[in-house]
Amino acid sequence: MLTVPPVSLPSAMLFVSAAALVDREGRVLVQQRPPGKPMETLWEFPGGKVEPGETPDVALARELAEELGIGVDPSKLVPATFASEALGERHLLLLLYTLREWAGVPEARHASALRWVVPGDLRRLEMPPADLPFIAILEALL
Ligand SMILES: Nc1nc2c([nH]c(=O)n2[C@H]2C[C@H](O)[C@@H](COP(=O)(O)OP(=O)(O)OP(=O)(O)O)O2)c(=O)[nH]1
Repeated sequence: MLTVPPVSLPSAMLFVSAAALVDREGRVLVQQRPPGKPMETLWEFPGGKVEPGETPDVALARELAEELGIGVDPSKLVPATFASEALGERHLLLLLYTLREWAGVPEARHASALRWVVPGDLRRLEMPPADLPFIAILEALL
């Protein structure tokens, strides 16, 4: 008989969508999480939690407007990959999109800093554990 190993179930799921904005030179935008937030100072892709009643792409367009001050058409967000992993008591489902078209110039409205980097150079930055597999995927994709 097939036995399934026991798993400890999370208390809640955390749905987050994030975007790798890609510029004409193939660089991606990362932002530094500000002091006082969990995972402070780590470099992440702009984005945030999907709120009740939102689809992941609509939530991401809202987050990009709030965090970077740019206008995004949700239909221009292209699904790239995802991460699924434990985050304390909860379980994080992190959806990563790529985005090549937006209106305006990104500015750090919530983050400590912004940086444009080629995907290979993301390895030099400290990123949340869930993001680490994204680096090789972006290198292959862009
Ligand atoms: N935006 C973003 N969040 C990430 C990444 N990698 C990663 O593990 N996360 C985690 C960190 C947080 O636990 C969660 C995002 O939550 P958050 O608190 O930053 O989102 P939010 O913008 O909705 O923030 P807030 O309104 O609660 O302040 O996802 C990433 O690349 N980008």
